[in-house]
Amino acid sequence: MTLLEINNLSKHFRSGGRDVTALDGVSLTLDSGQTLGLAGASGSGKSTLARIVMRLLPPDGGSIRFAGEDWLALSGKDLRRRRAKIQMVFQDVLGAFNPRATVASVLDDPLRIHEIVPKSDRPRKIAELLDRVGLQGSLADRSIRDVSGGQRQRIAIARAIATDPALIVLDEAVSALDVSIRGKVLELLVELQRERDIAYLFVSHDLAVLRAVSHRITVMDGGRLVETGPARQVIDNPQSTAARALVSAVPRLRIQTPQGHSHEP
Ligand SMILES: Nc1ncnc2c1ncn2[C@@H]1O[C@H](COP(=O)(O)OP(=O)(O)OP(=O)(O)O)[C@@H](O)[C@H]1O
Repeated sequence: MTLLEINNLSKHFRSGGRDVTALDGVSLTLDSGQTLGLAGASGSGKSTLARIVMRLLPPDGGSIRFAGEDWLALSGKDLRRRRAKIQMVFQDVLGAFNPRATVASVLDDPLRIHEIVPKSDRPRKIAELLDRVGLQGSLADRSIRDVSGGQRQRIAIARAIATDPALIVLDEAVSALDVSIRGKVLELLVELQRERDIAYLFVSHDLAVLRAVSHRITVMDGGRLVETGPARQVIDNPQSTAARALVSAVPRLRIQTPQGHSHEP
């Protein structure tokens, strides 16, 4: 089932007296339970697209349908209620959280705001979420500043799944992690997707990361989508200059065998 349908999205910024085209006629679709990897060099427009999907930024033109509704037309209470269904995980999780927060309060926020479970049930739900992302319940009282980068990213994932979303937008969500920890977090994301039928819009400049999780990959260049296809096809046989440059930036990409957690479309 088509979950997300983006049509002809455009966005310009005025910056230092110049007009920057961040998005130029971007159209894409994403089905429930599938991962679309969004690749592209720095400045190609990936984060702008992610932020517009999250309704953190308005587009200049174009439309977005999410779960059959006109996503850009929603406002007020309707938007607040539907927001639970699209969550985001950033690279800089500390920047997104109040640095004085505890792990428990970070997870409590979405449960409270979206009234997921009654107050008395929230500690149990927090323990369950921590357990699901492979963390000890004893972490709940720790400050979010005092956990490791990998743990913090798992907490961000726990927070994202707390509202039972249909879509999670991941913007360079594993880019800051060491390679071994990154692999484990990608495995967790794939497991959660299979278990809960969550769709991922997975933004990364790193095709090795996208290969491990994506069913399809789309490549951006200068605000346009220049190539879209099954992950393996885009990596093994890139057609556009931008896709070829990304593939050659990861020298062993095409001869490595897929990881255990890799899932083919
Ligand atoms: N708030 C803003 N004001 C002015 N220009 C902006 C703004 N946000 C983005 N841009 C410009 O829009 C273009 C696309 O930026 P965007 O951050 O979406 O790219 P990106 O592919 O996510 O890059 P990166 O991988 O470096 O994050 C760039 O030229 C950027 O400088």
